[in-house]
Amino acid sequence: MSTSNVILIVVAVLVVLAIAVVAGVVLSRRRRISLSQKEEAAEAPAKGGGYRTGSGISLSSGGGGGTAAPPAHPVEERTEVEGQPGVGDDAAVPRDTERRGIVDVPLPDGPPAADSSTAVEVPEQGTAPAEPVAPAEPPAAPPEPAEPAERAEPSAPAEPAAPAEPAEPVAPAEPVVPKPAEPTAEELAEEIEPTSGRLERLRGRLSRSRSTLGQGLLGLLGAGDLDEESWEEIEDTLLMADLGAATTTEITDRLRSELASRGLRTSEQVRALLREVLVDALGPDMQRSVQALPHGDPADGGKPAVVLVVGVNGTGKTTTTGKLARVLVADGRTVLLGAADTFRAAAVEQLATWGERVGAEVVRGNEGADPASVAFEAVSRGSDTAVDTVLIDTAGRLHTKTGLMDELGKVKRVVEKRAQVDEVLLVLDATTGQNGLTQARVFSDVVDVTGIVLTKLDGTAKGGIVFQVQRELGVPVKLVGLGEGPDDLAPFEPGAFVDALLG
Ligand SMILES: Nc1nc2c(ncn2[C@@H]2O[C@H](COP(=O)(O)OP(=O)(O)OP(=O)(O)O)[C@@H](O)[C@H]2O)c(=O)[nH]1
Repeated sequence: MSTSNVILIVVAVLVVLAIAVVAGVVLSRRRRISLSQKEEAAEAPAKGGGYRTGSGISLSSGGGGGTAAPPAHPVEERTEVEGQPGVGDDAAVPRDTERRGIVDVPLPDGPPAADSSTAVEVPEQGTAPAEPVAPAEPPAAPPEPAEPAERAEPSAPAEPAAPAEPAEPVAPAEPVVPKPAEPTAEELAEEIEPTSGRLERLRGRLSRSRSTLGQGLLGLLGAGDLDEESWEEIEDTLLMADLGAATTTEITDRLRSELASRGLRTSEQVRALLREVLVDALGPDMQRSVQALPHGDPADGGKPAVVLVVGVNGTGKTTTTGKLARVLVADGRTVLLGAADTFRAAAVEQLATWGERVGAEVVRGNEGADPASVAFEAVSRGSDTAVDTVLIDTAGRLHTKTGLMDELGKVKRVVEKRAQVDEVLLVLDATTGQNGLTQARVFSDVVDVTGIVLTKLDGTAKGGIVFQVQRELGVPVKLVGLGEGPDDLAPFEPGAFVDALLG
């Protein structure tokens, strides 16, 4: 073989390798869907994010402001890039990645601001109550090797070769702090599960619904010739899973006619038909993007997005608010939490803890304070400090109590004096079945619900409530709670959901 032939072969091999590498990179990028506004803007012009199956939790700007796409945040450059795991993998953002510091909050000098009627709560770090100060800001460590470094038993690499660690030198501001509190930096660096592929990752949590609904239907449909009795059983299975009479009839009618007309034989074909029918019944084209992105750049005159979280007692409002804050922070957004649940002191503390964990400021009022004024204060504060999103957690209230429902209406109206409410998320407990539907109707009347969060789907065999709620209200289920863990909140994706049900 001549030298030129050898050279040609080598060149050809190199070209093939280069193509393979490029294709690999492109494919790995496709497996991961980012939450960035940029992508949404590219794929779904105008307003309303481009929700699509297989994506992470989709975020978008609310209706009113419409057009303005928030500026690209540096976070986009730091995470979910090459080498990161993709959908379904047990992935996590590396601890050492750069992230936005805590929001700019005033530090209390003395006793906690629990007495004023609407005090601004500063996220204190971990357990150390006394020094709310520096811990939060990792930047609090000035570039100088100076004091903090010597004392920092916990994190700061005691080595004198100091210049290496001070990651993001920031305003030295409080020289007072003798030593940075220990757990803080760690806490702030808390890892947040990637938002993409969560439904796939958490699909095992739907096992109860899968065995009753998914496996039940597959078993019946796959049994061969279906007589009237079999169809009744199919209907019963759907009803037991809380799909409701109307959806049940619609689904069985369609299955009957399609089975007859398509002449399906194999179990795979039947399964594919069932998938198609169930997905169609879930309104795959509904807009499920959570409108939690700001209108323009808040740092440049834009307005924060405002999200109101409502529902009856114990459905998971506070937990969902906290989980959503994490999703936003993971997306590089700054968040302020408004604790408008002034009934239950524990709820405020619970929210404050969520705030600490993501470095979000919490605005709270005294127990018994007017929730509307706390919500108003939160939105004002959020605008003043130019956060991207204000999440307001409201008190649980029975939909049957007129006075409490009026109060909720007032909360929304008062907030609207200060800012547009972009999203009203109704949190429903999936285990409560039909009652959830009644709640949804009443809440929708009072505050014009724009999206539903169905929680505790992990503990029920009645996952079919999703179908019914959407059908009855015409409001999309946007998020589902699949556990008590901080990242057990997933976007609702009809295809992935049905796949999880069918096992
Ligand atoms: N299994 C499971 N538990 C959940 C989920 N979401 C919330 N919870 C739990 O439900 C309980 C109530 O949650 P909260 O967030 O306090 O509910 P809330 O609606 O704020 O309660 P009130 O303020 O009293 O109305 C807590 O124990 C949560 O951990 C979920 O998706 N799955």
